[in-house]
Amino acid sequence: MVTGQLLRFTLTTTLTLLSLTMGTSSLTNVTLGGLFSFGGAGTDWDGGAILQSTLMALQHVNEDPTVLPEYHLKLDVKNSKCRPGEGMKGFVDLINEEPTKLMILGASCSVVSQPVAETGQHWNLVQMSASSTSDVLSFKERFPYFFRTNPAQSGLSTPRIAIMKEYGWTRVAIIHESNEVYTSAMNKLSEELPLHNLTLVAKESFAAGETPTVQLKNLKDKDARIIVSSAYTEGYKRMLCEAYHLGMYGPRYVWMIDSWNSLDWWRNVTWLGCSEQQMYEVVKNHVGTVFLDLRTDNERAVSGLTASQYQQAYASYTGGVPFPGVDLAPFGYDSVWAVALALHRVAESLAAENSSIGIENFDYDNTYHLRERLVEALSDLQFEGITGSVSFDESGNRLAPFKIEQLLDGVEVTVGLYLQEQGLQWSKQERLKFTGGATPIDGPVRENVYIGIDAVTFVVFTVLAVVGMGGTVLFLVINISYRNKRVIKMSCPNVNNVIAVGCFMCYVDVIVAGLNQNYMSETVGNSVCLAQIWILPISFSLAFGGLFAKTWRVHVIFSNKTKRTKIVDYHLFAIIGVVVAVDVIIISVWTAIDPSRLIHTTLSDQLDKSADKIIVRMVDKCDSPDSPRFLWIGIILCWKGILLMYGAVLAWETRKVTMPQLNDSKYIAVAIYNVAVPSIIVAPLVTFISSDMPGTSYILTASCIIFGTTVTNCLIFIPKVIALRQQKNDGTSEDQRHYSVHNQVAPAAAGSTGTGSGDNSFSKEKEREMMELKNRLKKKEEEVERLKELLKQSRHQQQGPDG
Ligand SMILES: NCCCC(=O)O
Repeated sequence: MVTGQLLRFTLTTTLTLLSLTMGTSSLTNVTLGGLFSFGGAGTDWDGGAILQSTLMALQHVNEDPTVLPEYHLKLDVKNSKCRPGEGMKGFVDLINEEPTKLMILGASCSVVSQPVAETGQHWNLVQMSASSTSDVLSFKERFPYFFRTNPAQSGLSTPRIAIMKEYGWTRVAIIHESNEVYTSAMNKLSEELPLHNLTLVAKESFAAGETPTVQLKNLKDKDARIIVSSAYTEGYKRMLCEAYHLGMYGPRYVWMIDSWNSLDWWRNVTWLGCSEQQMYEVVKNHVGTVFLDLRTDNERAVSGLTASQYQQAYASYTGGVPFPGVDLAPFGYDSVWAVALALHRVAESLAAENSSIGIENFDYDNTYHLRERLVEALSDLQFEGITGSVSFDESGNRLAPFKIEQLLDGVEVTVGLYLQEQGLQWSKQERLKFTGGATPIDGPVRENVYIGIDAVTFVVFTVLAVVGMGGTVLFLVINISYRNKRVIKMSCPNVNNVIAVGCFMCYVDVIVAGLNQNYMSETVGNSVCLAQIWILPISFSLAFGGLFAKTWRVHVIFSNKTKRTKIVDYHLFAIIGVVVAVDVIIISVWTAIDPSRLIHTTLSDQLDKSADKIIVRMVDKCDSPDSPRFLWIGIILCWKGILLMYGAVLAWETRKVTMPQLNDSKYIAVAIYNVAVPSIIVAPLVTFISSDMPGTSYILTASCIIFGTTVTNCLIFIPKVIALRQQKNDGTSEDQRHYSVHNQVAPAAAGSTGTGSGDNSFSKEKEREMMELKNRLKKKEEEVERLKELLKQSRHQQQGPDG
């Protein structure tokens, strides 16, 4: 290897000197300054091939009688070693040494081109690079006299993204050397990724000369498998050797690299602690991208060569020595032609003006304004080069096709192209080759596990709900069938019907709320969400509203005992109607503003390393995402809470009342407590319970609904069923049965008045009797009080004044 480098260096130097001494006396010598990185050891990136193609181009230009016929182009070369310090030293030497340099060719690396272009403008030097890719060099305000024949670094993102899409990779990571060249391009790539639905799992950078151990560990921790990287050769060596030590190689990993490094750049890294074999384990089958360097047609370039003739000429010029950076060498060839053609234009324009000035009169003070002429000539230039059609846009970028390269069996092979119009074009059917044969995946397979209500729970509650629904229908049928029997008639059978319908709907809600929305289409799921927010509040209002209305009636009659209070079914229905109407208003506004709909929510990710899987816990739940959390449910809960509490207060106040007008008032009170207490406990609990516990939430809600509904049903209807049965069995009168069943105090006249006069006249008469008795009792009590007072006074008189 050392011999090879020596050979290359000797050949390079010889050719350079040859070119320097090739001037002929009849021609005017004009000299360009050259900053190239070559020679292997001590360079961060070796572009020896570019220097060779540049020297060959100089030879071709000088041999061409149509280009700069009066001049002989010479080149003074300095080795910038792809290092800013070396590059600036070379630049200072170039301007300090005679002769004056007309222009600068190079530098090979952006890290050198940038300071040179920024400095060189103060010497009015126009610069032309063939391998400086930094996007930053496109800023014309900062680098007004900089041109390049190669495209910009960020262009490499296009084929990379195309490859990711082709292989279905969506998780990618970036690691790059931290200089303006790579930072700028990788920042652009990270902005582009989301536009293509690609996720950047990590982005790391490292300084030149640093081994990126921590950065690579971070990529490994994030389980990045598809890694886009950019670095100079030494950076690549450090990074990939460390990747070997961290086990980041093999069939799971794809390393995407900038493949314009020297041939076999990955060998010879023992100084970094990696054997050649170890390094090969990492770099084999890498996916390299680089600009397509040779035109694909058979057109002749301005030099008269076709692409294949160029290759033959190059091989002959270099004697078959494999100089590094050969992928970019044709850009070097075109850069010389670009400069020569621009100088030719300026020389011609000066001649056309009969100017006594020639291009050889250029000086660093720009005395004859030749710099402006050169910049203009380059900006307007358009010619057919070996790399394709060459012209410079405002930012100095060229749109180029790209090559996809892989290291296969130790040799870098072009496996495909990325063409602007056609996209990816593979050389072979199998496209890319991967270590291990199989296409790597971009990370652990994501397995969505839907957290929902388990089937057993749903079946249990559905069975309970169905039984409840059956019972409710039975009660409803009995209530309607026997509505003329006193025991039913006395308890507002119409309101009982409403209660039964409400109970039935509550059971329906238990089933609807338990439906597994994870397996539903979006439309069905959204409909179920809407059904849920409508069914439960309204069914609750029907059932509880019925109980509430009955309790309210007891309370009104009880609190107005001195007055006659006439409350009929119409009043009770009005109350239920108001309760339901409030629900309808709230839910309609809710549905209109931000309807409840199916929302897919990711709860957590858990990596199962052994199975190479990420278990993603998901839940599909009904929500109104555009409203503040709990807003609508909070409004409904507040409204129901107020109703429940008011109902509970009424029930408490009327707990001892026994009224023939409402023979089931005691049961209603118990039913209200059975609904109110669990609802007040469970509703807030369920509302605030973590959304990752839909099963628990469902069990609590469904239990509460089934319990409250069943208790209500039983308390309202079972006593009536029992009374009806007993009545049938022993043949007792309806009045006697009624009072015995309900343990109520039978009115004194019940036996004598019979039932023939009808409910209303009977009730009115009993009420009148009761009032009369109470008035008499009150008068007697007042009489007793009066007598007590008289007795007290007579005792006092008997004892006399001195006691
Ligand atoms: N010279 C190789 C590409 C990177 C750069 O612009 O320096």
